[in-house]
Amino acid sequence: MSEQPAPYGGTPAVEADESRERVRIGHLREMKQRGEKWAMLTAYDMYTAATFDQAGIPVLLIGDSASNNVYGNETSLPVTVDELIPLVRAVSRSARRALILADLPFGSYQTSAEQAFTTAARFMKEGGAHAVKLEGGLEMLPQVETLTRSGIPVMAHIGFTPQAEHALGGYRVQGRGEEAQRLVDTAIAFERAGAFGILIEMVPGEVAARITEAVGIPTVGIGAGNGCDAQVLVWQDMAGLRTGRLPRFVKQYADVHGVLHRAALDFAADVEAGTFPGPEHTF
Ligand SMILES: Nc1nc(=O)c2c([nH]1)NC[C@@H]1CN(c3ccc(C(=O)N[C@@H](CCC(=O)O)C(=O)O)cc3)CN21
Ligand SMILES: CC(C)C(=O)C(=O)O
Ligand SMILES: [Mg+2]
Repeated sequence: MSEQPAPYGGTPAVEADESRERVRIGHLREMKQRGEKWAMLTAYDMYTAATFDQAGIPVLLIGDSASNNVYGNETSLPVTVDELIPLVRAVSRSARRALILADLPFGSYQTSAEQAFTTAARFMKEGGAHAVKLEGGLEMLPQVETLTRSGIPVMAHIGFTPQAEHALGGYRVQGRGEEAQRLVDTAIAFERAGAFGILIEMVPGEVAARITEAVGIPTVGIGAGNGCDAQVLVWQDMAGLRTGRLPRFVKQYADVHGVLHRAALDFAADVEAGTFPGPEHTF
């Protein structure tokens, strides 16, 4: 792969090199110590996983956002463990180097540390995940402690936590004013409980930067400004497959919707005109 030119003129930020070793959580911590920022993307299937892995993205997240971005639900709430595990398996089979991070969906970890362990173990045994992510605040400390003690790396997702959107009153920035210190304290508590990273969603940039300085583990921001150690976006957002109004924190790097729309129109036009298949496609 590495000897091939990047298709469509793109220059990879990181040269593809399939011989490179698997990304480990220790590497992410070392990158923080060296001040090297890194990118995370969601992936839900084989070709996106392989493509992002070859581009050198060190962490691939199978998000519970598959609920809206794969299964067509309006929110992340309905997606189940049984729906997510096959997607995790597709991604883990297809990425040679990236660390495979699986979201625990709504309802699969909140009631107890035991429930969190049972669910996380399924994601690892059946899905091939290397680590899991869960949403919440200090009430999730037992879950983080138990997973860590059991040898399951866990990332804590704080700030705007989409699984709690109804409790939070919709898609709203979190951690303004007095709430800022609470988020800093929560992140420190998660680090002490053994979390390997903190995901910070929709929090003022200056608050996310304070959290990032307060902990020794990497922070991954989405809508949390430029002060985090890493950044994540949902791939259909950053690649322009999803259309319509996008959250303010999204930057669109491609027009995949436009490319696919054009391809579908051209294919249909060829079929309707009788010009596809041609002799070269015919046995
Ligand atoms: N495609 C997709 N992208 C995401 O980033 C994403 C998902 N799905 N699904 C799960 C959660 C839900 N997330 C969301 C969804 C909507 C907004 C949103 O509409 N934000 C507005 C309002 C912010 C405000 O006014 O406070 C924005 O303009 O950013 C933000 C995060 C992030 N996650
Ligand atoms: C938006 C990211 C952080 C996420 O949790 C997801 O994709 O589910
Ligand atoms: Mg999620």
